[in-house]
Amino acid sequence: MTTLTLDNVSRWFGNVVAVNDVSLTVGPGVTGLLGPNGAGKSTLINMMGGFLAPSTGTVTLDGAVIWRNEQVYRHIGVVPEREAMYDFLTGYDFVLANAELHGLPHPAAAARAALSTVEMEYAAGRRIETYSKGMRQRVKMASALVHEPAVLLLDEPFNGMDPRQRLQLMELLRRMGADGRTVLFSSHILEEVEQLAHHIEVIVAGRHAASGDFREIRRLMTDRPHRYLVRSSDDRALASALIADPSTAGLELDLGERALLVQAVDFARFTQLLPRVARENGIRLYEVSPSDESLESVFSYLVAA
Ligand SMILES: Nc1ncnc2c1ncn2[C@@H]1O[C@H](COP(=O)(O)OP(=O)(O)OP(=O)(O)O)[C@@H](O)[C@H]1O
Repeated sequence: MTTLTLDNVSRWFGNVVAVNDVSLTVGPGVTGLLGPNGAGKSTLINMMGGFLAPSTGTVTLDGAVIWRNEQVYRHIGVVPEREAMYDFLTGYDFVLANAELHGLPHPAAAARAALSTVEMEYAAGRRIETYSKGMRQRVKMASALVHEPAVLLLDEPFNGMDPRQRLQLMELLRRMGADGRTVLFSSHILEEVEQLAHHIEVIVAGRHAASGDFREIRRLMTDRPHRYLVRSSDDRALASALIADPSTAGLELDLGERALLVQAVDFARFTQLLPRVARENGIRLYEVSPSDESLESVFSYLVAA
């Protein structure tokens, strides 16, 4: 079982619409679920993992409805974002408990194998309260993997990891994706998703905003209108020279800031135009800085597109 399908899925909590009419399909390999904080990623993962019922729409695995379907739960592993664990247990006991919960025929062997997959055998006998953040993350992984699920869902798995732990986890997820498992992880960091995911789904404000490989998502992000703040020796002259070109969609003189705010619709053309126009008109450029590079503004553009 490997293909997760969401059909017109919404989920609300009282008046808050956390997920708004999302339809998407996630197949084998590594998929990144990208979106700013509060976009609805955890809610989506909880619905895919069978922890939460959709308010409307259906979430299925190879056609079988996930919610309250024990048969399907056997094929899914979830690594939640929250930190809380049973700290007084050893790593081994924690993983073993999940093996027993799944009714595995050889729970002890399964727990040991899962701990070895995440390279945690060496600390398996220690209590979780003595673990670092990265070790906790790995034990959560082992627990999610103990029944060898075909689908692995991870909520912000790289949060709080150091670079070495990050690389190790990326390697492990890559391997699982290459083995033909369906691996989906959420993140609010584009670079993280780009490095690992062969496919990206973008969620913003509960809505499905974009879908594609990292090149397509990058292109969507760089093709959007860019806003720049420009300071020069003659902002007025620069403004009148720039506005004549179709790559410039809007200009605003900010007298207080003593700067020019430029909206560029053709990113590549504008970056060549600006220095040329300045040179031809004898204007000196003191500062050119993007004024809307926050991830949030990139995301809002994608939603509006
Ligand atoms: N149990 C709940 N009760 C009320 N509101 C909720 C509940 N769970 C989520 N929400 C709301 O739904 C929206 C989406 O939350 P969600 O946790 O799914 O987003 P997220 O993309 O995972 O964000 P983050 O990365 O910050 O966890 C938010 O506005 C959140 O406050």
